[in-house]
Amino acid sequence: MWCRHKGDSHRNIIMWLDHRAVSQVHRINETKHGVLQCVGGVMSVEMQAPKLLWLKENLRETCWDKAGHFFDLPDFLSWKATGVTARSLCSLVCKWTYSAEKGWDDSFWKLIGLEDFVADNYSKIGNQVLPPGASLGNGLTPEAARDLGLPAGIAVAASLIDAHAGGLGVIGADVRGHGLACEGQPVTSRLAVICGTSSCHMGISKDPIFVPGVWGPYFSAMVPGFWLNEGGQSVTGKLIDHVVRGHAAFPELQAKATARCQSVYAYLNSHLDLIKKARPVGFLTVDLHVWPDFHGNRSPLADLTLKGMVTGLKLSQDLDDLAILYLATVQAIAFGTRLIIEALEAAGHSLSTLFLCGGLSKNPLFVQMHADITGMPVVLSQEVESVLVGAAILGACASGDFASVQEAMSRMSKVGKVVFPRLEDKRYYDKKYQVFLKLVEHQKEYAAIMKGD
Ligand SMILES: Nc1ncnc2c1ncn2[C@@H]1O[C@H](COP(=O)(O)OP(=O)(O)O)[C@@H](O)[C@H]1O
Ligand SMILES: O=C(CO)[C@H](O)[C@H](O)COP(=O)(O)O
Repeated sequence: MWCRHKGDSHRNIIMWLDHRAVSQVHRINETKHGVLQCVGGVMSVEMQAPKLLWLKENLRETCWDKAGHFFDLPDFLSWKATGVTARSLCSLVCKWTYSAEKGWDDSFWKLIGLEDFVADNYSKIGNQVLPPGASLGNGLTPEAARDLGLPAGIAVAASLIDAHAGGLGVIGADVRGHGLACEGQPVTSRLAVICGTSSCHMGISKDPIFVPGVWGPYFSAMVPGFWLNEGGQSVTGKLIDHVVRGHAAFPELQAKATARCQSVYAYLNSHLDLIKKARPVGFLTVDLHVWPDFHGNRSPLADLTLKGMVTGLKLSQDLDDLAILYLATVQAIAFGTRLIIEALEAAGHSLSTLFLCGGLSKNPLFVQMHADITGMPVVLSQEVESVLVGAAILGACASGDFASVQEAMSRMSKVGKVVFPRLEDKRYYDKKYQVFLKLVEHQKEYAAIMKGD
């Protein structure tokens, strides 16, 4: 989210993973206002309303009173490109409580103490809202064209949030000929998982589905005409990096990977293959288990107080130890996806295939573990940078190359590779999943003990 005021361009960003607005989000959730129904029942501290309230309560004179606009990053970028302050329906619906059908809810903003927005007709957070892919103003301004080295006037589309662009880039692909269950099933049987710094789990439906602890249902926020449920894990790629870089054997790993001109992940994956002996690689973690919520749980527990857990540590600090801890972390993230899928299905989604993209989808171990642990085939796109494919789909619509986002999706997304689950390992992962669920149960017990007298 961006807040900008004339003359001060410094320190005007609050990152999505910034959790400073904890007290504000608690107060917002205590209101039990109806808009919370569309964010899984509990608003996340990562959304915009608590961050805005924090700004009003903490930076009133220096920021709140002076700010001309508050933007989500995709809307900030389209404003910089075109000079148009119109917002994307995607960002306003998914992060700002706007409804595609009813617009802003005055009573919510008044109740939480941000009645200022109502008074000025939402001019600072958006009172012109466009569907993603709609053409903005007169396209690229001469100034932005100069900065980007592109022709002035080139079409600029109303945007999507990065994860939603990734979802659009993968979910509509033609899957014929790959032996997938979703061939011949509606597109609603597909779950797009955009996995980078965080992971976002995008499921779509024809009718609204309310999933406790999962954001949405949001109408037309990703694929036009469909409702979106957005599950998520706040740190995934960031967690893997944190665990690997923080280990005592990291300098040795880095030196060995550099000597082989490999990424540290490629090196760790081949090291795991060396030490696994005759058993499947995933079985190396029979006595090492991780709970991955080092930055709270976004879905489906919607509990920002949860912390990470590791059980099964030993005294050793060598490369084998690092590789196995890395494996257990990757598996824990996949178990988190399984928990989200179970919540989506319990509420009415019927899913059969995962479509993975983002930086983590470059990691074959991460992809195989998602297939094995969820029991679902994973489709990878031909174009690795699927978030950019989603952005290109929007651009192609804005420039009039396609009549609809759906047509552009089916023409521009292509299946690259399919990874099937190793069903023979299912029993092992079912047992590890039982342990996974026990970890959070125990963590809540510890918190209750410490709270007691
Ligand atoms: N070649 C790779 N192999 C394995 N993991 C990778 C690779 N490249 C990136 N990653 C992982 O992906 C994460 C970043 O994903 P990315 O989609 O680029 O980020 P963001 O979500 O911030 O856009 C990193 O934290 C890292 O864990
Ligand atoms: O909330 C999200 C999408 O709704 C994402 O977590 C957020 O956009 C950050 O994504 P990334 O992992 O690419 O940094």
